[in-house]
Amino acid sequence: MKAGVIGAGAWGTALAQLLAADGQEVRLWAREPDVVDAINRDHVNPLYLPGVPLSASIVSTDAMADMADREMLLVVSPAQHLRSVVAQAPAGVPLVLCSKGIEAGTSLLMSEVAAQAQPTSPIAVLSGPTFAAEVARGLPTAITLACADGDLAARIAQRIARPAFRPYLSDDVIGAEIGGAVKNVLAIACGVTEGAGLGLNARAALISRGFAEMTRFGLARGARVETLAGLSGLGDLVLTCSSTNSRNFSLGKGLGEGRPAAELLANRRTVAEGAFTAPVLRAAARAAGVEMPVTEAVCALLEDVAPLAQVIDALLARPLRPE
Ligand SMILES: NC(=O)C1=CN([C@@H]2O[C@H](COP(=O)(O)OP(=O)(O)OC[C@H]3O[C@@H](n4cnc5c(N)ncnc54)[C@H](O)[C@@H]3O)[C@@H](O)[C@H]2O)C=CC1
Ligand SMILES: O=C(CO)COP(=O)(O)O
Repeated sequence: MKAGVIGAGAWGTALAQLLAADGQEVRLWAREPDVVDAINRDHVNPLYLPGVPLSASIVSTDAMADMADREMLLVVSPAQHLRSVVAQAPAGVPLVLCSKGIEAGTSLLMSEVAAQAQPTSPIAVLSGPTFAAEVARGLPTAITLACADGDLAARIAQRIARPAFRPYLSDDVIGAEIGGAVKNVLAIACGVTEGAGLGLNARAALISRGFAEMTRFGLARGARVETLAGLSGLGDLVLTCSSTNSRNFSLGKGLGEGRPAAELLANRRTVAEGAFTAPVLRAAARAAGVEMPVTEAVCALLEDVAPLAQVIDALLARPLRPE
């Protein structure tokens, strides 16, 4: 399948590098002319994936018309911009959605947004524990590829699989998306434990209780529990809650150190999706009658409505309950 990648941030660039590993041409759409030039001239993306020499088979463009002959398009924009970039994409081409989030204003998952923006395009979701820099370096990685159409999933899997990049197939598109969206919010909470020096017990508690939240929300939206317990859910939760290589964890660490959210979020070039997903997730959970106390706590910190100590105390003081 002739492949195109829409979005040349860290993850889009790493995925283009992966797809180009067998020498096939990969088209990479970037918004920034500087990024297009650097990739085509020097085979690097210093803005978003510095230090990684890129394959000469990657051809970058800022013209969406150059994607017209592609047989599959990986969409790797920030979640809040997915609707606008998908609307510009050629119609009818299979879309592999790689963004992690929930759309503000509509509470729609990315597959639902893409279905509205390009109603004739088949949709798959690629999501899992995948730090871009590690994938770009060829380090071993496994990921969930979810698609309702098993034949299409198999063809996409053949195209993206590499000796060190292993897709696992699923037909639970919603489940794969919910894991990726919710884990970003929980990673902020785990970062807070690091920044505030709350210890590793607290982080493990947040991962476990956060996973319970993810599961409750996912089941309410029709996800399957085994998807949530797989690579795109628990797998990505564990990765993103473990290190400052995660932008979401780092944001939480800053909050835990007492820095205001507005300062941490101002003038960011790279995206910390959890900051956008958290309020949308809270609203969707409340509307569905699903309790998500960790998500509520993250929102309180992002909105700066209560001091850190009070937010932590409130979480710990919740009524005792069965696990
Ligand atoms: N970086 C990673 O390791 C991974 C990222 N993802 C997901 O991939 C998505 C993209 O993230 P990254 O590649 O890390 O981005 P990034 O943080 O490296 O770069 C920001 C991206 O946002 C784009 N952008 C900024 N304003 C825009 C606008 N108005 N319209 C369209 N695009 C705009 C920039 O062109 C750039 O491509 C996110 O949803 C993220 O959660 C998923 C897996 C791994
Ligand atoms: O989604 C990711 C890894 O799977 C990247 O996480 P961050 O966006 O928090 O850096």
